[in-house]
Amino acid sequence: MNEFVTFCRNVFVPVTNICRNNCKYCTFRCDPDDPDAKLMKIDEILPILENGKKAGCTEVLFTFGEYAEQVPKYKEWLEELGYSNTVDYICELCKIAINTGLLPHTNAGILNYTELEKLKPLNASMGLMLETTANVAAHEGSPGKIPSTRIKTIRYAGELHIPFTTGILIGIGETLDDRINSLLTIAELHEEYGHIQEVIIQNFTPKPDTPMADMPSPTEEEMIQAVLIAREILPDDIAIQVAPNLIDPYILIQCGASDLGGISPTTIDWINPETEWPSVSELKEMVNGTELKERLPLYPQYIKKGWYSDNLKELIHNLADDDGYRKI
Ligand SMILES: O=c1nc2n(C[C@H](O)[C@H](O)[C@H](O)CO)c3cc(O)ccc3cc-2c(=O)[nH]1
Ligand SMILES: C[C@H]1O[C@@H](n2cnc3c(N)ncnc32)[C@H](O)[C@@H]1O
Ligand code: MET
Ligand code: SF4
Repeated sequence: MNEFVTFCRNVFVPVTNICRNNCKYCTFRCDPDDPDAKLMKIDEILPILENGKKAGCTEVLFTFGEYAEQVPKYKEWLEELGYSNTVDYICELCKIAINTGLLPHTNAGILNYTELEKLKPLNASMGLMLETTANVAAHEGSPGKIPSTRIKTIRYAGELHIPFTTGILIGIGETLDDRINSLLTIAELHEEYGHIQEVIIQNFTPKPDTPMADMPSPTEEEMIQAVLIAREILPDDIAIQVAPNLIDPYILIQCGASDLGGISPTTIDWINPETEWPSVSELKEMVNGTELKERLPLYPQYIKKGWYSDNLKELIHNLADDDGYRKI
């Protein structure tokens, strides 16, 4: 078991919920005609960043629908803001976040090499869930969830030396063999590029009004098994993350989970809005005796290796202690 467990204080900015995919477990995505459909403007985002900074956050998580540009109405909204593609808009948001004193972590869905290259100097770390290497019914109608395309994005991130978060979603129709295969794939990518800082073992949670509303969540036994297998397969320098708003982390920590991900004092989990994040004091109770340590969105080993751009140098220096954790 680990000496301590880490977490990161963040704000979650769901830039747009328009998405070209249609994952059958997702309630984040909206049709463009839905009254809740949105593309957030800078004047809406700035106060979220400033509140987060005041509340002691170090990270802004930009998560949004994949290649929304492929949805015609969205293209119009984006052009009204003066941008021809989402990545350019996200780059601008990252610059604003850095000026506010937050380190960006972008999870955009799949991206090509050029897009990752643009985002790299403005992000402390980036992420893309592999989800699974299996072809599951949950991903029918989601071209971006074809395993080979996701692996390609994770590979490009490795070539570009981007500290990277990935993970698997448990309970979306994949078998135990598929879980093992997915973890082996991540381990291989890390062996080649050394860029995987953490792997999220995320339990699928059924949401009302989705095609998977009546599918069961994985059992606690399955989650324990998944974390144990992940710890066995993944090299020691990769942290295993579980989400404390989706599952009680206590036993999973005994099994090798060592990170509780981003938790936010000021924003909700837009992907799992039904469950609130615990506060830091609640987290302390949850880990029951294990030391809790606050980290930045990029892990200490990547600060030591200098895997960040000059744009982030001063901010990382101000936020990190000598060991690469959050300065207190
Ligand atoms: O609040 C959430 N944060 C999610 N995060 C954010 C994560 O908790 C932190 O941003 C990272 O640990 C970096 O600090 C993700 C990041 C990724 O790169 C990929 C997937 C996720 C998924 C979630 C999620 O479901 N909810
Ligand atoms: C950001 C990540 O959130 C995860 N995600 C999306 N919908 C759900 C759900 N119903 N339950 C758990 N995780 C989900 C996917 O793995 C996505 O990649
Ligand atoms: N749409 C992206 C993906 O599924 C980002 C997370 S889900 C909002 O990979
Ligand atoms: S999980 Fe991500 S890719 Fe899938 S529909 Fe939701 S927003 Fe789109």
